[in-house]
Amino acid sequence: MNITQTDNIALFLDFDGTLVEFADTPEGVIVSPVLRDVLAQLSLQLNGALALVSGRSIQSLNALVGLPLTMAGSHGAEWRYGDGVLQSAALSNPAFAQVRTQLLGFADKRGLIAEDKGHAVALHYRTNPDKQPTLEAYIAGELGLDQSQEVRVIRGNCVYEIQPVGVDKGVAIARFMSSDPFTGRQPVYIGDDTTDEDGFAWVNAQGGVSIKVGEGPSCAGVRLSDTGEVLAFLQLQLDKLRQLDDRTKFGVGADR
Ligand SMILES: O=P(O)(O)OC[C@H]1O[C@H](O[C@H]2O[C@H](CO)[C@@H](O)[C@H](O)[C@H]2O)[C@H](O)[C@@H](O)[C@@H]1O
Repeated sequence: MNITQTDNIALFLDFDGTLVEFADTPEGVIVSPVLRDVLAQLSLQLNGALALVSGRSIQSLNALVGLPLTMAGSHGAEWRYGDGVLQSAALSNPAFAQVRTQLLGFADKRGLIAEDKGHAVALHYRTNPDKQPTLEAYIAGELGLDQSQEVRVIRGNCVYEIQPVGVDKGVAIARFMSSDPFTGRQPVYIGDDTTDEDGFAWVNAQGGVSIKVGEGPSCAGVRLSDTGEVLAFLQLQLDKLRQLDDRTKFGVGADR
């Protein structure tokens, strides 16, 4: 792994399937106290250069994580720094507004779990996989959204997500990297899903480290097998940062 200097990384972390195991419903995931503690400590050790980059809304992430972390939500359409104010991309898009209403109506009729995130709508089929072909037929066939210039379709893990064009996780990471405390650091991004590929591509182009969790095609340079390995990786980085900190404090030559 090509981390050049542990105390000079900017750490970007996807959430579902990377930090937490999948659950039947969006609210059902478990954030363990150990994970929460590692995230809080890593953010401190990196002087705040840690951000969650998720398809979830910031509101949902915040409720689950309960830490004043920097985060991007809805695949980069909204973001906040630490416990600062929520900001969002100006995505005035009448086509999305219309599609959003159609999708929510469709989900309601078919008994599908729908998440209305403002800047994106997610239709879930984890608990009823037999509905996936119907969803595909509606989104790709009837609504023809793959051809749309105004909205994009993301086929994620047991979920279809539709959002206005113009944002993705690469854009979200680039935005963070353009200001303190991220600027000048080496970006490291860990993710597991199709939408994380935009983040990997951006990080690769900047000489950063891209880490894919699980199997499947990816442009990431490194693999971790599951959320357990991700936690172990994060704990290792935290241990290294603490050692470097001690060496600095006690004047011993640092081995980075
Ligand atoms: O970018 P991420 O942080 O990975 O978020 C992607 C989507 O994650 C959530 O859905 C996924 O996790 C659910 C809980 O485990 C699961 O039930 C669902 O099947 C998965 O697709 C979240 O609900 C979405 O809003 C995120 O976009």
